[in-house]
Amino acid sequence: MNEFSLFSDKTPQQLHLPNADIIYYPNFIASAEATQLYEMLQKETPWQQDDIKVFGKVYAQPRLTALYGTNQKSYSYSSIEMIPHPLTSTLVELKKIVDETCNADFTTLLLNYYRNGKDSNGWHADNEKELGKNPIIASLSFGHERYFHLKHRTDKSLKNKLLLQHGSLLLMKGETQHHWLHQIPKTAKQIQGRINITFRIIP
Ligand SMILES: O=C(O)CCC(=O)C(=O)O
Ligand SMILES: [Fe+2]
Repeated sequence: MNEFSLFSDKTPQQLHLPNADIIYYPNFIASAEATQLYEMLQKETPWQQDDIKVFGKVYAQPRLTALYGTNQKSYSYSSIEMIPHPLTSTLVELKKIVDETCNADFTTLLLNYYRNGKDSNGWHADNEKELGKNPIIASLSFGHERYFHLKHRTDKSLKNKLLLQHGSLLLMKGETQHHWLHQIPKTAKQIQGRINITFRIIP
């Protein structure tokens, strides 16, 4: 037992999508603990807003981020290079339960803070070279639920969406990043914030 296991339900749901290996754990962290974690992460994280370059134009990224690592390896994407902070004790505890469930030893935690419905994350795959060939990526969600869209790169008839609930864990592995893109679209609804932690391995 650990401090986040109270009343949580770690039953996995496999998504049945071709060329993908995606597992969803809807209530991975019990709601009350997840709420405490949201508040702590929101307050204690040194959030930054980087500029991204898309087709030569510079935009402020539509969300706040922070990078943590068990090693010094930086993470680069969309012309941004992020240098990791050392893990906080909260993140060490979360890494323990996520590592155990995913049978992995994650090194790099990217935190995303979507302040409201206007914040978003555009279509992409997590296929940066430093993550290796078939990267394993785990993603914890806290706060207001948001849709996670998936689309197949070549078969345009294949798409899916899934609501990422407060306290949930989403795990993507195998060939998923080769064949599928994902995004968190904006929403016109008046909603509260959401914090997401993605766990990656940069050896
Ligand atoms: O916010 C999410 O659930 C997804 C985040 C994501 O795709 C990423 O950081 O690469
Ligand atoms: Fe991603």
